[in-house]
Amino acid sequence: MIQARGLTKRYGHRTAVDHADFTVRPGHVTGFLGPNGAGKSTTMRMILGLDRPTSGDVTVGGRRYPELGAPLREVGALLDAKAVHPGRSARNHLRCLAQSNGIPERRVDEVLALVGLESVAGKPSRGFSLGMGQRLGIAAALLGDPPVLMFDEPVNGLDPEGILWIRNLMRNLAAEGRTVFVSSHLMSEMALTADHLVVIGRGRILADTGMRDFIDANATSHVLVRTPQAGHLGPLLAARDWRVEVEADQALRVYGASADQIGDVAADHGFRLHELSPVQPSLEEAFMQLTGDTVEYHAGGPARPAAGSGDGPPAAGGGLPQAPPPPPPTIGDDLHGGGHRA
Ligand SMILES: Nc1ncnc2c1ncn2[C@@H]1O[C@H](COP(=O)(O)OP(=O)(O)OP(=O)(O)O)[C@@H](O)[C@H]1O
Repeated sequence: MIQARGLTKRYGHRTAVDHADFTVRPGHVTGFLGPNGAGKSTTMRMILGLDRPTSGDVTVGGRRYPELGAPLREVGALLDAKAVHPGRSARNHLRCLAQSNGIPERRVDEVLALVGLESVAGKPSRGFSLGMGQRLGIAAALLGDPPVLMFDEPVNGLDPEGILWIRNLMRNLAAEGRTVFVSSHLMSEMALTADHLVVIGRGRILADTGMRDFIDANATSHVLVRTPQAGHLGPLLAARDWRVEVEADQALRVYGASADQIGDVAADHGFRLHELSPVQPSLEEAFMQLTGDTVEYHAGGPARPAAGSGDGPPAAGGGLPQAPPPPPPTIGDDLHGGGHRA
């Protein structure tokens, strides 16, 4: 278990982490989400004793990191996978770590097998691909068989096979009863991997809640309607106090009504429907809804994802979550006869 109470870090006038209270529990994969510069890495560094809190504290298994007798046996972390001497082999890198932490040498080969690096274990790490480097970093994190594991952006730059491997690994580690805390900007991946979330924005904890509850609380499901008579059906639905957004291709997104209700209205008035699909909100939509005001670094250009589409490809500007741009036109309640309001 990781527990932060009033955790605060200031760099000069800049408050990187601001009175953060959260708990990361065993048996779950807890996603740590936040826009760029929100304070995720600073928080993780404080958990690992690499940065000292300005005030408040954070404990691992009830003790602050400097009080842990054999840290690698208590908490394993992947923070910077490149932090390996390039001339050193994977096996020697792990041996050094094992020796300095009183971990038996046989564990080195066990973790090499676990991450699939046995065949290259004797080669210098400078020749490792990004994925191999991530696997070596994860081997180091697992070396002490710790009950608590932290991964900072573990799937960055990995191919689909590597991403799937890390996802299953994290879920298996949690299923074994370990505490797994993982930061990522990839919302679709987090939605598949994590069952609990801690969300941070400008150093403040915005949410500490279950995945489903987070999405339900911060985004709304809707129904996608396609009809060749959108210009007539849209106002009819809006007249029932349902919110109706009109997409550029004339598809209607209807909030506040079920597909059955919309289908009945359409049938009663003789409208032809080409599509009537309930759309569940995605983690990305909920995240952007909650954190939009806290995003510090924006890229230019449109960034709104198609509702319910998951992540899609990374947005311009480095794949960072963007603040939501203005919503599409809504058919107004005051325009029962039709017409759009921007
Ligand atoms: N050593 C430091 N000195 C001064 N400011 C720092 C230092 N480390 C972090 N910061 C500032 O603290 C804030 C939080 O940074 P942090 O790296 O923790 O964010 P993050 O959520 O990990 O961001 P990203 O998603 O971009 O990695 C930022 O404004 C950053 O500029």
